[in-house]
Amino acid sequence: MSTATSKLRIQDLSCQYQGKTILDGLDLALAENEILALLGPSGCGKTTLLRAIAGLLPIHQGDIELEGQSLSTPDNLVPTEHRGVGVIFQDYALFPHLTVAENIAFGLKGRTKAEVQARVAEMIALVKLDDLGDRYIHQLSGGQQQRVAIARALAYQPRLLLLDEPFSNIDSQVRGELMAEIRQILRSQGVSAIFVTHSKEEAFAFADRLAILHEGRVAQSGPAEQLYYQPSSRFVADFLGGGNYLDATVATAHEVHTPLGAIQSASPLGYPPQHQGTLLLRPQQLALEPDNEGSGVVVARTFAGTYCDYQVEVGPVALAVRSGHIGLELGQRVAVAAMPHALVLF
Ligand SMILES: Nc1ncnc2c1ncn2[C@@H]1O[C@H](COP(=O)(O)OP(=O)(O)OP(=O)(O)O)[C@@H](O)[C@H]1O
Repeated sequence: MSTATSKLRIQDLSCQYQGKTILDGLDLALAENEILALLGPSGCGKTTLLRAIAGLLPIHQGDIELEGQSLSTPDNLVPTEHRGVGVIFQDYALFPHLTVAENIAFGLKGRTKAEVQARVAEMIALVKLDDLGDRYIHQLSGGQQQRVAIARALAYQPRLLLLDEPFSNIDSQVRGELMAEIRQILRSQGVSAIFVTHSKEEAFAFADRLAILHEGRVAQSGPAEQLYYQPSSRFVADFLGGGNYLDATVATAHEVHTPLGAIQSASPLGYPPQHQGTLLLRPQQLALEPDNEGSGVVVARTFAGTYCDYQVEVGPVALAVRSGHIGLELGQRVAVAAMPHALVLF
């Protein structure tokens, strides 16, 4: 992403807790109106990064800039309340002794009473809590509390919204709907946002772009499809989903030799002939056909409605295959082929 269009720009950021380096030379940019998901294993530093952006944590190295203004350097820390950054934590941090309307009004300092009332009413309508303005927080469901947290954060028009696992306390029955609605609200308000999640499904559904954190840096960032189908490392590939890894030798710019035979790539492999690597094949990138002469045997199957997850053995190689052929039985001989796509080789 060009720095000229960046809303937020983080360069070479390092952060420590008690001398232990958590973020280590991290670079990240966020575009105007973009929603970015931060993903990574537990303890990799996702919350630490949000805290650094919010100004809740000093930085040891690098620079955090919002709309061209430097917010954090090792020598200068703009106070949290002067950053124009809204933060929604996992527990929403709402005030239980205040009503919905009072919670939303809380951050609206320096305005007339009429202005505050108008803004609160606007926010209550935006998050569809129309008749609940006078309720106390403990009288609301988790999803409703989440709406109040969003309304409170958006009320003072932050330049950037940070959300730390915003959906983890929401019942899975309503989570998808609430995510779609909040995404729509952020879009309609033109808000740029970064949210932390453990769930790749949430990241896929809610974000425009994902950034995967590993060892204190961004291992890879990009749209979900790009990271899923063109991961730049085995770490990213594994983190985003299951895959088969086959020994492969490059034959030509578009062909590798594997235990499944020769496989063609839809785009150049980028390695010279004879290069030896590991080929990633996602379970849905393999096709099965019943074939009594086929090289594979179905050894396990899990029915999932519109598809089946199979374990298939081809000689010594065990493969996970997701197939729309739901009727294949245990012991069935099958032909196994890679579907045409741009191969990923590590
Ligand atoms: N206040 C603190 N003092 C010392 N170490 C801390 C502190 N907060 C976090 N850490 C450590 O920093 C590392 C990163 O923590 P952080 O909370 O940023 O990870 P995370 O990716 O958000 O994890 P999770 O997914 O489990 O929430 C962890 O090893 C954690 O133990």
